[in-house]
Amino acid sequence: MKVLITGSNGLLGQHLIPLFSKDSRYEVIATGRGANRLPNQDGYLYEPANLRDSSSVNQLLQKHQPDIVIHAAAMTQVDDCERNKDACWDCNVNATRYLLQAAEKSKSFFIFLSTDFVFDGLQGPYSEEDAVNPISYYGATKVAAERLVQNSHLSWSIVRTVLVYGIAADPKRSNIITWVKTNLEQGKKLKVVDDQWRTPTLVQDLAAGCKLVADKKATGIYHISGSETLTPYQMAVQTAGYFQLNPQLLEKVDAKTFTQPAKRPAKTGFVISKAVQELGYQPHSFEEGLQIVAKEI
Ligand SMILES: NC(=O)C1=CN([C@@H]2O[C@H](COP(=O)(O)OP(=O)(O)OC[C@H]3O[C@@H](n4cnc5c(N)ncnc54)[C@H](OP(=O)(O)O)[C@@H]3O)[C@@H](O)[C@H]2O)C=CC1
Ligand SMILES: Cc1cn([C@H]2C[C@H](O)[C@@H](COP(=O)(O)OP(=O)(O)O[C@H]3O[C@@H](C)C(=O)[C@@H](O)[C@H]3O)O2)c(=O)[nH]c1=O
Repeated sequence: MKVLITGSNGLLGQHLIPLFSKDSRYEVIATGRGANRLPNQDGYLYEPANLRDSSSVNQLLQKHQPDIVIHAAAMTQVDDCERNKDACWDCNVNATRYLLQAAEKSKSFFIFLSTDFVFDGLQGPYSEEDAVNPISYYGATKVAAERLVQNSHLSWSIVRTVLVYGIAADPKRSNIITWVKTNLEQGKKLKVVDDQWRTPTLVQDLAAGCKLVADKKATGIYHISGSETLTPYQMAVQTAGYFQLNPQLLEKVDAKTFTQPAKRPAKTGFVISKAVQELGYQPHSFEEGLQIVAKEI
């Protein structure tokens, strides 16, 4: 079975590619912007493509005729999305439209990666049936892309996730563990919010969840995240403890003390029982996640 994975240079992509490549049932086509940044470049094909270019997208899918498309690429810096709305719409919505149009010709099963930021954060944790109401531009583009997926003539799945952490080679964005570890090691103080709630997700768990969806060609929306609800401050304290770093450098603050361009939802987090029951999804605890991340550093 041919699986085409977008965003292969990203945090999730870098974990999806080896996971699918080691399963002999799959032939993997990885696609990213520019050069391949994965440390291991064997066992799959890499095709550079800018997904904002509809003809590149068309050619790519026409050439490979994938059975499954996993669309993980996106503009993910939430504040950049708020500042550069046209670029964000182009990356997150138009690129998804081009992929869907091309995938309709190859009749691919389409898996779209989405986010807890589709919700307003007033009534988390959220299940798949809850109504979306984004409060950031990034969230709004993900809702618009979800609608395109849902209205397509394809068989589809939307995998939503929350605050993903883990290790990637040459990453373009940090995540809670690497951010806390790097700063505390340098003796720097950090202000960390204690009035936002998330169910943080180990990237390996998210990749495994996507693979369960692909293996079963499970259709519909799936919430795939960790199972523990924590604030970023609690995550930071646990990270400091695990790496034996000074927790005194962490200052507990309210989100209102930040002046970020994009609003963040206060309480998200996911109810994951659908994924557990229907897919057999079993995430690690945050403490286990720290151990796994530590081994990879
Ligand atoms: N990280 C998180 O906390 C969360 C992520 N998600 C979603 O999960 C998915 C994967 O996220 P993650 O791996 O963490 O994100 P990353 O930002 O690490 O990866 C996204 C990838 O998309 C690529 N990309 C962006 N624009 C284009 C384009 N025009 N053409 C080709 N490639 C492009 C980027 O390329 P380049 O590397 O060159 O910039 C990058 O490699 C995304 O859809 C995201 O919205 C959802 C919830 C939480
Ligand atoms: C920069 C910063 C962040 N934080 C907290 C707020 C936030 O909850 C958490 C992560 O902040 P960031 O700005 O890195 O990430 P943020 O943009 O909030 O993260 C989001 O990314 C997109 C892609 C998603 O889809 C979401 O699920 C979510 O994880 O850390 C602080 O407490 N202090 C800080 O100085």
